[in-house]
Amino acid sequence: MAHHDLAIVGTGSGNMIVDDRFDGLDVAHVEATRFGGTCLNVGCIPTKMLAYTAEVAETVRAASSYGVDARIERIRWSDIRDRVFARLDPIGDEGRDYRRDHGTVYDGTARFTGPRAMTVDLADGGTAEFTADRIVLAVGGRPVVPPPVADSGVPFHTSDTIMRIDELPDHLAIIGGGYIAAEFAHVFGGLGCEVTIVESADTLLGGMDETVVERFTDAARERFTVHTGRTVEKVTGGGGDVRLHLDDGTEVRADRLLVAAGRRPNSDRLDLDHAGVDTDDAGRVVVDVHGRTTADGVWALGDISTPHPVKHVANHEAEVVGHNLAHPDELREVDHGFVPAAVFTTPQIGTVGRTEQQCRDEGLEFRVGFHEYADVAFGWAMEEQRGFCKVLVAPDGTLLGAHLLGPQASTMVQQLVQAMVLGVNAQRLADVQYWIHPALTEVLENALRDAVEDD
Ligand SMILES: Cc1cc2nc3c(=O)[nH]c(=O)nc-3n(C[C@H](O)[C@H](O)[C@H](O)COP(=O)(O)OP(=O)(O)OC[C@H]3O[C@@H](n4cnc5c(N)ncnc54)[C@H](O)[C@@H]3O)c2cc1C
Ligand SMILES: NC(=O)c1ccc[n+]([C@@H]2O[C@H](COP(=O)([O-])OP(=O)(O)OC[C@H]3O[C@@H](n4cnc5c(N)ncnc54)[C@H](O)[C@@H]3O)[C@@H](O)[C@H]2O)c1
Repeated sequence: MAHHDLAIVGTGSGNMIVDDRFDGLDVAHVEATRFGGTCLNVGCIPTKMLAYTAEVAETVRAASSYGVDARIERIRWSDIRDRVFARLDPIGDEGRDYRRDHGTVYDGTARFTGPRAMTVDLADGGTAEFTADRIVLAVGGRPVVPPPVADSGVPFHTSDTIMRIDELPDHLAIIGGGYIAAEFAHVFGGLGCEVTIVESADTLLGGMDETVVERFTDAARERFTVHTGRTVEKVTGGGGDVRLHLDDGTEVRADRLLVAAGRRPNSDRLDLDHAGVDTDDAGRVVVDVHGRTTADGVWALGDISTPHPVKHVANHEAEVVGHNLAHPDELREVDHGFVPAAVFTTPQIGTVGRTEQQCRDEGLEFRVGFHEYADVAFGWAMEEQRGFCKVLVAPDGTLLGAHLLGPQASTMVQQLVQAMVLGVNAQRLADVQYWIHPALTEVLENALRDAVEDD
C-alpha cells in the first residue's frame, strides 16, 4: 500500500495548499471529478462570466431609456458557453498535470478505511489504497435535491450541469430562491428565457437584511414569475415538458428544470466513522480554530467544514491550514469575523455584518443610515430607482453591518468591509477621506452621514 507524507482530498481550495514549503515531501492529491473544484468548474467563476454576459444583454435592452435605440439581433448561446469553458477547462487540466509532475494524483473518490487510511474508487475502474501521515479534507459540498424531484424520474439540472447545456431553454423553472436560483434566473432571464421560480419561504434570499430581501423579491417579481411560500408536491412530464405541481394546485410548465434548493457538505460520503472524524448536526466536519478535525493528523477546510460556504472563506481557511501544516509549532487561527458576500444579479447585492433584524433580535442599540442610489448624481446618470445603501451603526460609531443593493454593490461594499475589519468608525470613515464626486460611492458617504449626524 502506498504511503504519503501528506494527502489532500479535493482539489478546489485544497489545491492551494502545497507550494515550495512542502518540497521534499511525498504529496498526493485526490479528485473525484474535474480538477480545480466547484468555484472554477461549476461555481463562482463560470456563473459570473455568464452573469456579466446577461448584464450586457440587459444593457442593450434598456438602452432606449437613455435615448440610445438598440436591439439584440441574436443570442449565440453555444458561443457564450464556449467562451466561458474554453477559458476555464484548461486551467483545471493544467493544475492536474502540474500536480502529476510533482507528486501523485488519484483520479477518483476517496473514503476512509481506518485512521489516516483511505481507499480511492478510481474513475477508470479499480481502487487504490493509501495511508498518510497527514490528510486534509477539502471535499466541498453538493446540491440538495428535494424528494419530489429525486423520486420523479424526470430529468433535471443542478448548478453542476446547467451551464453546459446545448441550447437555451424557452422556459426555465427553478426550485429554490437563494443565491444560486437568483444568479441563474438573472443569467437565463437576461439571455431571453422565460423564468419561473418556486421558493418555499415567503421571500427570496431569506436570511439577508430585510430591506434587501423586500426590494430584491419585488425586483424579481417584475422580471420573472415568482411563487413564494409554495412547495413542489409532485414533478411529472419529462424531456422538454416538465410540470411542477405546487401545493396550492398551481401547475408550472417549463421545458427545463433547475434545482437550486441548497447545498450540503460531502461528509456523508467519506466513511468518517472509520477515521474518528466527527460531524455536527448540519453534516459539517467539526474543526477547531486551526482547522484540525477530531482525528489526529486529519485537517479540514472549506465547504466541508465551514459555517460560511463561500470561496473567499475557503481560500482563507486553505491559507491557514497550509500555514499550520508547514509550521506545526506556530499555529494560526481561522478568522470568521466580518465575512462579506455578494449576489451577482440585477440588482446586485453586497452585504457584510449583522442585518437590521439581527441587531433588533440581539437587543442592540443602533442607528440606521440609509441612502438611495436615486438620490446621488451618478444614480441619476444610471436612472437607478431601486438601489440603496444601509449601514447599521452602534452609538459609539462602530459599524455593525452594511447592505447594498444596486449597480456595483459587490464592489462598493468592500470599503465598508475594510472599515469594519480595521475598526474605523462610521463618523471617521465619512469624514477623513474625500469622496470622489460624483461617483456612485456618494451613496456610501450619505448613508454613513445619515447614521452619524443629528436628526
Ligand atoms: C453555482 C455556484 C456559484 C457560486 N458562486 C460563488 C461566488 O460568486 N462567490 C463565492 O464566494 N462563492 C460562490 N460559490 C461557493 C463556492 O464555490 C464554494 O464555497 C467553494 O468553491 C468551496 O470550495 P471548497 O474547496 O471547499 O470545495 P470545492 O471547490 O467544492 O472542492 C471540493 C472538491 O472535492 C472533490 N471531492 C468531493 N468528494 C470527494 C471525494 N470523496 N474524493 C475525492 N474528491 C472529492 C469535488 O469533486 C471537488 O472538486 C458558488 C457555488 C456554486 C455552486
Ligand atoms: N454569489 C455567491 O457568493 C454565491 C453564489 C451561489 C452560491 N453560493 C453559495 O452556495 C450556497 C448554496 O446556494 P443555494 O442557492 O443552493 O442555497 P441557499 O441556501 O442560498 O438557498 C436555497 C433556497 O431554496 C429554498 N428551498 C429549499 N428547499 C426547497 C424546496 N423543496 N422547494 C422550494 N424551495 C426550497 C430555501 O428556502 C432557500 O431559500 C449559498 O448558501 C452560498 O454559500 C454563493
